[in-house]
Amino acid sequence: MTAFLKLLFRNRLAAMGAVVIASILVLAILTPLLPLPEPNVTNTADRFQRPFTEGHLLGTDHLGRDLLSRLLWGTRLSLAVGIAAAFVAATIGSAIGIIAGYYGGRTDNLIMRGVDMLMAFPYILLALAIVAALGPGLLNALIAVAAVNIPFFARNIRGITVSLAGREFVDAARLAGKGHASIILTEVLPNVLPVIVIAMSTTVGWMILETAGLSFLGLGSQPPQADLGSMLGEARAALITAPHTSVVPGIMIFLIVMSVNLLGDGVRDALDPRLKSGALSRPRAITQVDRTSPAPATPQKGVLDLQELETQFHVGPRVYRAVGGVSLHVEPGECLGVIGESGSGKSVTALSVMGLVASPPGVITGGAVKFGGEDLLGASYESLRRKRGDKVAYIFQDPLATLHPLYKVGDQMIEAIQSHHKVSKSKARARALELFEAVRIPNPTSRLDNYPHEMSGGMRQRVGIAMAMVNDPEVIIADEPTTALDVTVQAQILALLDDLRRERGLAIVFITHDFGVVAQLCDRIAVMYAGRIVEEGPTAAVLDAPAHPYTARLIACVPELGGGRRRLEAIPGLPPVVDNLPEGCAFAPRCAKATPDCQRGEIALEGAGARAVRCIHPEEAVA
Ligand SMILES: Nc1ncnc2c1ncn2[C@@H]1O[C@H](COP(=O)(O)OP(=O)(O)OP(=O)(O)O)[C@@H](O)[C@H]1O
Repeated sequence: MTAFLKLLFRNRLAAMGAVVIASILVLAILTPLLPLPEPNVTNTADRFQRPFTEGHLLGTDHLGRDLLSRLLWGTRLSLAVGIAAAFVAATIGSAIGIIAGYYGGRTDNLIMRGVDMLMAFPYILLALAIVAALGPGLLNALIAVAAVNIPFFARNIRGITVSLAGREFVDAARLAGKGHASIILTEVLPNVLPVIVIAMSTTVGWMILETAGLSFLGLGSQPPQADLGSMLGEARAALITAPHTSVVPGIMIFLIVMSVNLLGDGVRDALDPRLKSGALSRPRAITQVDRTSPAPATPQKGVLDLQELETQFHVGPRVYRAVGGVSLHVEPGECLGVIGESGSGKSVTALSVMGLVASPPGVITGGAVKFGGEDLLGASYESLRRKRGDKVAYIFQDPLATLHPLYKVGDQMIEAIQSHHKVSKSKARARALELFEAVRIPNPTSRLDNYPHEMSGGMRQRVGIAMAMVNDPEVIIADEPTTALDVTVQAQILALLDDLRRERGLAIVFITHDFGVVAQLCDRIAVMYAGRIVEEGPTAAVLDAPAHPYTARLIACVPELGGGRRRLEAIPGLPPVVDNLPEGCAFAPRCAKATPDCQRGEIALEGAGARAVRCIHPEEAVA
């Protein structure tokens, strides 16, 4: 709750809205205790007194009634009716939505067609019709306003419930023997509650306005009782001669609706922090590059050369240094393994190469990515787009997330070919078939016409590899492509990648946290920790004699088949959060060999030949 309030009050407009609406609410609650004249006592001798006349701070209306008193009593009434209508609409609408979405089928059809019928009428006509049928009066206005807003809640909540009802945790509850009512109350409702709160907070202002609208037309509160709408309605005749009688309730309606809406927006943002981090905004087609220092002028090494790459995430006032000066290169036909714990920055490094980190919140703040003699970080979008998938291709961990679920895999391959090369569809299909054979997909011709969901995980990953190979790239960046697969399929996929790089001279950057995979496939490895390379060198040399204590501890965590019973040494502590990195070596707080020197100043990546280590107390001397 405190975290929610903190987030809410960080948004200045929402905080302003909260202060204004809270003051109005306090005033409305305290109205009966305030020394105010009776709101409904007429005194025609004092009609249309201007504001600031003695005894009448805001003046009087056409019957000489005190405007301040009527305003406060009217505000009390308007707020009560608006908020009550919002609660009624939210409760009934959400219940309808949850039932329709959860049960689906005919129940859903029947309920939603009824809701559609309600929505087919303009809302104000519907409200007028309801009040006409029930008779004028504030309670009937409340019923009308709530009724016209029920479809809004029902539709919203039904959509969310439909997607929840098919989720695994709901299936699990059903299989565990829970009844429908219990599943709805304990599994579905807690998940839709934040959405209901958000929908309510953004519509309550609207409902206050609708109630005021009905009262303005004489269908809501009845004389002499005042609410803000009826005060406006009564003041209409004197709009020119005594404008203050309209302005006073008008300003109050404006303040209430404006502050409720600002607060509602703030509540929505605070309940869904993804909105603040920019995750729900449409990212740019290319990562924002905002280098704080000039790009390194070092000549390119290998086919792809990352030089001092720095990538950060700017989320509100926080800066997450996901990649803090990474230098890596890969030669043609070579496989470079990038290894490290979850969150060490491997994926962000890989995605930065082709400008694929979502901006906002991602920003590349330094370094260079050299490919074909060009710095990709300074390249135009068009030049990067031409290279993406053509010269540098990616294979991701979960092909189901990257393949379009509604298109056949063959058509997606054809699209990938045709977006880079002007070839006919039949030629592109022949190429796709050739690749399916190369990645050893059985029955390749019929498989081309499969949808992604019709294939197994291993098969889909082969499609991912074929898709990456489609334009004969020079570099493939594979981000944990075998993590989700069983060991036999994993071995086949690794063998396949190995063949492809030997046959075609492909350079592979292989991201993983699996030392077994690295040992099988990679020529060299780079170990990452907290966004930096802490050790690099030829695979066998690093695995046999790790120099950085972190690499040594990582290797000690790997169980060995046939190695007998031994204690697995987990690394104590947790990796640091990258918005608050310690000075010096980021691993020092978890390292048994750390001395006070480790937590001072910059520690360089130093070494001889292909081996290098960023440590002042290495396990093995590499120089
Ligand atoms: N949108 C974001 N906003 C803030 N921080 C982020 C965002 N995306 C990633 N990060 C941070 O960047 C760091 C690097 O993440 P990255 O995904 O590269 O790790 P990884 O080593 O690939 O981990 P994994 O093996 O789990 O994929 C992490 O600390 C992560 O919390």
